[in-house]
Amino acid sequence: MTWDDSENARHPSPGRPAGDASVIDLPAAQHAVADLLRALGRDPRSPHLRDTPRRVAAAFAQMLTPVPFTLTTFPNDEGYDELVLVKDIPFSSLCEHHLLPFSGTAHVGYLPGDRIVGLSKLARVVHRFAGDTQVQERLTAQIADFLGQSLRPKGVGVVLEAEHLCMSLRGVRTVGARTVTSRLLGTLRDDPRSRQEFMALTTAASKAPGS
Ligand SMILES: Nc1nc2c(ncn2[C@@H]2O[C@H](COP(=O)(O)OP(=O)(O)OP(=O)(O)O)[C@@H](O)[C@H]2O)c(=O)[nH]1
Ligand SMILES: [Zn+2]
Repeated sequence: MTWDDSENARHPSPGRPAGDASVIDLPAAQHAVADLLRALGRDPRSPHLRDTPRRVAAAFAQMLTPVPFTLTTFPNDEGYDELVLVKDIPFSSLCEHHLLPFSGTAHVGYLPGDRIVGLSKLARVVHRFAGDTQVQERLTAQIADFLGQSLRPKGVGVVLEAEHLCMSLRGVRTVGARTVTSRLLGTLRDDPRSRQEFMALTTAASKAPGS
């Protein structure tokens, strides 16, 4: 990984997760799904289920293989020193306990230092770390810590709000319960006014464009 102080610096995305395509053995995953179906009393050779092991293996491979990207940054020539916040980034990840999805929205913000980051990259960072087996707390921390280390901003704030299918479809069956996690770094954690502003903006109801 190289740092580039040129006009539009581009930083490689963080290392590959365990679920990267280069370590995913699709035929083995397919066989395992067929075994699982058999163990669940289903016949994977039946016409209805014949293609299911292939589809399920491909679906998990896709969910565990995030799209690589470059974290493009620009010099903060205007000395912009207020909050930059991308709200309502939809994401899905896989609960590492049940391999069921948890989905919701992420709010990612930072207080710029010497550089500003391409806005789409904030969503890409969310998707990068969501493409793994996860718990919501680790996902939240990884997003914030990566931005803190890569951008060296004055502060970082990440809030995730998600519904876990392992809590709604099975087990405790609490449909609609949403889990909120956050990680604040630097000024957004330590300065009460900045912290309050960030939390107020992330919890404010979103307004549809033009409404
Ligand atoms: N902290 C945390 N817990 C999670 C997350 N996703 C799932 N869990 C929880 O992981 C726990 C696993 O508990 P276990 O008792 O081992 O599993 P279980 O018998 O299937 O538990 P129940 O879901 O209560 O039926 C459950 O309480 C899940 O709700 C997450 O992102 N963060
Ligand atoms: Zn779970």
